[in-house]
Amino acid sequence: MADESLKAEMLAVARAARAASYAPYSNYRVGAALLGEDGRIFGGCNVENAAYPQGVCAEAGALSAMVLAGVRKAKGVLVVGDGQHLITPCGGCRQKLREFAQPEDFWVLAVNESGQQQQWTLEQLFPHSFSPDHLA
Ligand SMILES: O=c1ccn([C@H]2C[C@H](O)[C@@H](CO)O2)c(=O)[nH]1
Ligand SMILES: [Zn+2]
Repeated sequence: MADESLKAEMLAVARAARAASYAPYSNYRVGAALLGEDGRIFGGCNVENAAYPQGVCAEAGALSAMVLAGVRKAKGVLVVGDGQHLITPCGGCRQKLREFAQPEDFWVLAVNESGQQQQWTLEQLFPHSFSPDHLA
């Protein structure tokens, strides 16, 4: 797990990302901060759409930013939802994260408005996953 100063930095990135969220339909803002294997932090926010299913989750935006930067492995993600909720990545995002993660090592940290936290590994949230290994 990340040390406290890295966690604080990631929390700031995730909160800033959430502030940029475009969520006029659900009014549910989400911010994510993804830690690349090189130590860089990539932010993402949810971006909704009038054609509802075309909306994109915060985690997916952070993954796109990481891949665009040329990084192909991630170590963990910090997610901030609205208010007091401690939220975890949706099912689709768990699969998307799995592509660039080692599930036993990859951590998912949920933080709420009050700073309360809960942490899991991706393996705990998404066991027995389908992965690139199956196609090798
Ligand atoms: O982990 C999550 C859960 C939900 N959302 C977004 C999708 C939608 O825009 C809004 C409500 O579901 O929150 C995320 O970005 N990440
Ligand atoms: Zn999602």
